[in-house]
Amino acid sequence: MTDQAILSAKGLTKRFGALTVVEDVSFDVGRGEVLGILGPNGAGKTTLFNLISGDLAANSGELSLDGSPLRAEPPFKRCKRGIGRTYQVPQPFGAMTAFENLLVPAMMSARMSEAEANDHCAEVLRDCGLLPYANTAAGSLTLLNRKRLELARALAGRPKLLLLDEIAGGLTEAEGAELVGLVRRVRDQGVTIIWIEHVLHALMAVANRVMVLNFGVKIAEGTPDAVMQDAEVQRVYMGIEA
Ligand SMILES: Nc1ncnc2c1ncn2[C@@H]1O[C@H](COP(=O)(O)OP(=O)(O)OP(=O)(O)O)[C@@H](O)[C@H]1O
Repeated sequence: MTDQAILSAKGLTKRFGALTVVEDVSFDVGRGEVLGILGPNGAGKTTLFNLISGDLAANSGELSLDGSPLRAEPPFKRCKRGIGRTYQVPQPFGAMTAFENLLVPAMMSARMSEAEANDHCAEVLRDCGLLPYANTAAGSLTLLNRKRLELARALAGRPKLLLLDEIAGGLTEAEGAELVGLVRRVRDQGVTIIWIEHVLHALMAVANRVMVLNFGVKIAEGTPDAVMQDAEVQRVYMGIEA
């Protein structure tokens, strides 16, 4: 795994004052994998994403992408190196149209020409079911469409590593199934994905490996089936006592 790892984390630790929210977490993500991340509320999952994207600095530990260190690089450089992410609370440029929202990462992060970016962004909007809203201001989209736009913005930057933070919450069954199909298509294009998700059936339909955090500590890692059968995971995440 380590030889082929696109992302490697060793001993990552993040503290807020006296509270340690990510504690000595190490893991590798293989190229082309979909790694699911599970854990109760407050387990440190989003904080872990913030450390990978550079939104937060780790107190200690190492991170590397394609074998070269990430820790000293600011978020925009990590984008340029191929890390894309969504945020739990969608953060579009509200006054810009959906299409313009995609042009920003396509041209700034993926450094596409205007012509290339136009084609690419139209394709991403179509894939994400947003083509009818291409010229709608992002701020006036419904919550569901803002969630779709969040994913579309991450894809517009043509990431090689995509961090998805709870994109399936609040969707109907049909919308969830559509989303799973979309995530699979993205994976099939060769994008490596780390996906934090509480909607278990959506995550389990795509993830080939799962890591579980509890109070910032990694408590399990393995195939989805093995992890769901782990007694500690059942206790802390599903409230099932042996
Ligand atoms: N900027 C911050 N300052 C202080 N504490 C923070 C900050 N960000 C997160 N925390 C705390 O860190 C802990 C982990 O939060 P985090 O958002 O990473 O958890 P999570 O596993 O993503 O939870 P959820 O499933 O609810 O999204 C929580 O106790 C949270 O209150």
